[in-house]
Amino acid sequence: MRLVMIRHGQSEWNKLNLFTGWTDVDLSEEGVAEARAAGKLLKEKGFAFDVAYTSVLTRANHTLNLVLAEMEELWVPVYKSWRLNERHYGALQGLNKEETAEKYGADQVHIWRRSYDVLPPLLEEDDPRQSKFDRRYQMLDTSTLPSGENLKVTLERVLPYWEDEIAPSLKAGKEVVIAAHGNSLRALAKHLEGISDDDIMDLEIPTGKPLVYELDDNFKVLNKYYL
Ligand SMILES: O=C(O)[C@@H](CO)OP(=O)(O)O
Repeated sequence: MRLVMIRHGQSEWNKLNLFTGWTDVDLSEEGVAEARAAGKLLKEKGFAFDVAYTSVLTRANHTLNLVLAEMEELWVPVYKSWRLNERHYGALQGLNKEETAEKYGADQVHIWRRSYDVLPPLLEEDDPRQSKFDRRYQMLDTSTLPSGENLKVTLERVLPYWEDEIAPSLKAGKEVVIAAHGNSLRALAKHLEGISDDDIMDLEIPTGKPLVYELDDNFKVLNKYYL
């Protein structure tokens, strides 16, 4: 079974070094170019997708569209879920990462960014940035939407989507692409590769680079490489 993961290309807020999370920013010009280059490379290397999965955030949706357009595969069925969203960065969303490190210390910011189970400061209930005010989440039970997530919580909400939707597609022999985010993909990589809570701190997934997993029938990773 072959699975391709792709982190969206550089976003406007990656460029500005801002905590992004569920904030719906689009790709930067460089991000658009990265996504196109990824699609071109996938096509050159003979990849051909049967089904695609992405989040409900524009930067990942846009990346997937650009990849599929380059591959001349815009017809491929695309399924979107909030479960593949970036981890919710709570009240840190919109703050500059460097300025936050100056204010709270680099160690604290590193813990917020990379620890497995420390939550970021949460959004207040009535904060206008709460997802319950966003139309795209209205079909969900809005009381269960996060106000801030660590990687552990992110993995717990990614996993049911993996088990119920993505893994069965792979089992059915489909070639699958997932266009998502730094931390939702780190969560999935942790699960697939059995990475420990400590070691996951060091895993960085670059923007716009297709990451290929070859899996056996029991989802054991046989091979992993970047294109
Ligand atoms: O800001 C974010 O949402 C993420 C991804 O860009 O940042 P981090 O590198 O801290 O996981």
